[in-house]
Amino acid sequence: MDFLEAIWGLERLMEIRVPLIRLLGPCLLSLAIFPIGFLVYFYAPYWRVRKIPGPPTKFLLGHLPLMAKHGPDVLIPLAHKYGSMFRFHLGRQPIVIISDPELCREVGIKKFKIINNRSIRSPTTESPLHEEGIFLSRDSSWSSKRNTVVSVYQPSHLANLIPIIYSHLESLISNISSSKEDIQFSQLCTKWAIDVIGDTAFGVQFGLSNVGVTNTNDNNDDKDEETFACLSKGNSYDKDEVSEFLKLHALSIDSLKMGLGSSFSTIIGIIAPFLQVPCREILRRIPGTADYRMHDANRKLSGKLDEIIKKRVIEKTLKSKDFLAAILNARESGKEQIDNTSISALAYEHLLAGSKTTNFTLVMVVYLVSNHPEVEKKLLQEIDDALPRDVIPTADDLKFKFPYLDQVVKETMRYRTVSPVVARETSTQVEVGGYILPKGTWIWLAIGVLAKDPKQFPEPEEFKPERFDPNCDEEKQRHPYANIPFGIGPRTCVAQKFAILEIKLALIRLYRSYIFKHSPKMQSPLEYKYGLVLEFKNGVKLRAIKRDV
Ligand code: HEM
Repeated sequence: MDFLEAIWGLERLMEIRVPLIRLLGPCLLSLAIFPIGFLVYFYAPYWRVRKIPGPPTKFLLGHLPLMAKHGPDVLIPLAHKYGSMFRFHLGRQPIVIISDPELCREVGIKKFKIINNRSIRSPTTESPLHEEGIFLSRDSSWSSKRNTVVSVYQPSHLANLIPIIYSHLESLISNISSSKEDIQFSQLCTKWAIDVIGDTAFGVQFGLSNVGVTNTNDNNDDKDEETFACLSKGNSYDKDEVSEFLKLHALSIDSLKMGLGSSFSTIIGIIAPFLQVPCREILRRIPGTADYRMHDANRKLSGKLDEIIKKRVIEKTLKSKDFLAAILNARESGKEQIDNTSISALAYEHLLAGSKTTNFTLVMVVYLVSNHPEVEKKLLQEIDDALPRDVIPTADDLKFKFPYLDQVVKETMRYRTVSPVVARETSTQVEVGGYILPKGTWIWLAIGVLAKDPKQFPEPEEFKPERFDPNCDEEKQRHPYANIPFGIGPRTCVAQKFAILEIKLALIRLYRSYIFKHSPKMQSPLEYKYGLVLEFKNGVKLRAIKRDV
């Protein structure tokens, strides 16, 4: 009996085990196939550009930790070691870094037809507010949008904006004059730059500069939230609305950042791009996640911009000189066919692309000049001699009467390039610098590395505006594309004339009344952080000294 039972038990066991063993095989096989499949998927982009030299990478992350630790400055030593064309990895994505002016010309101009798009894939895919702007648009959509807005940046239109910009400068000056102590100069200039964009892009008075000055009793960070929080302390124009709008803007900027500090779906997307969209689709429904906050902010921001546009159309305030009026007029006259979503995106792009860049450059000029007395002396002389102090410079004055100011601004933009890389993507297979780059290769023109090349700029760590004097040998011998802070070719910054006009006007107005010294409370040396562009980590604190003229 025992024996029979044992046989019977064994049979039962085999009945269960045989299907189990049959199942186990495929399971083990798929367990082995999955990592192999993932590795093939992960390394496929690398394999296509493997011949290009580059530093060793960290598994999954590539060079992200290096970028997170040193920012884009890390590209300078890497270019020294690996040459003017090398490979850099953001997670799975290899990027070909180029830091030679002739190769930049090849990519940005000569081969533009096949390297015409920007490579930055917005982590906010499906956010038309970002995708429909010029910056991220591609192919024919890009060219039609660029053609639409380019007229707005013509000198005749820009000349109309001078009185608007100058009026905001008066608010900046009165803020400085009401300050009793050293000032958070970078924070004041942020408010000014946003006010200018509010007025010139949307025809909206944000009124940030009317809020009052922040003294530097503490070591406050120069954060957007603080700038925007000041709004609730009182300004005349719909303060809650403006405050809400700008807070949403700060969140929206966060959604564009691509690094280890980004949202979870963005980080996943860096390692396995195909998982990014499904991951974001899930996370944006879960309150408390970064994806939820960003999606919500972009949705609300789009709603607010739509409201502004509808209001402008109803009020018929299209005689104004701002960007929105110009675009709406072009549409009304039938010259342009452009929908409200694109108009919102194009107007919003001013805030996105135009406030931090201009602000950083302006603050950097003042910071550097205040530490170089011989430059300051020459600059003040030019500003005092060019025009009577109460005369607002015209566009022609700005173009012709301030040559040394031009050199100071150029040298500042070289010394600290606010946007140190310019991104491109190949639309088809192409040869660059002796390497075959397949379709879809990401290329970054490292304009911040170019700007520190001692062959083009002897003693690159010295601040010497005279190197841009058109009559000096250094300027004459330099490669024409060695200093390209606004990018290169047909995709160069669409608003560079506007930005230069703003910066020069601001410097003239500031130096007519003040000179500046570094505050003893300011962090020294300055530290920077890199999000979409370069920013000051802890702000710039200065002492404003009224000029006795
Ligand atoms: C100092 C200030 C500024 C700097 C240094 C700067 C720099 C740049 C750079 C390097 C690019 C990429 C160019 C390329 O890919 O070749 C760019 C593109 C762009 N910038 Fe600026 N920018 C500044 C101010 C502004 C302002 C004030 C606006 C708008 C009001 C603006 C709007 C844009 C737009 C729309 C693009 C995309 C152009 C395209 O793809 O066709 N920028 N900028």
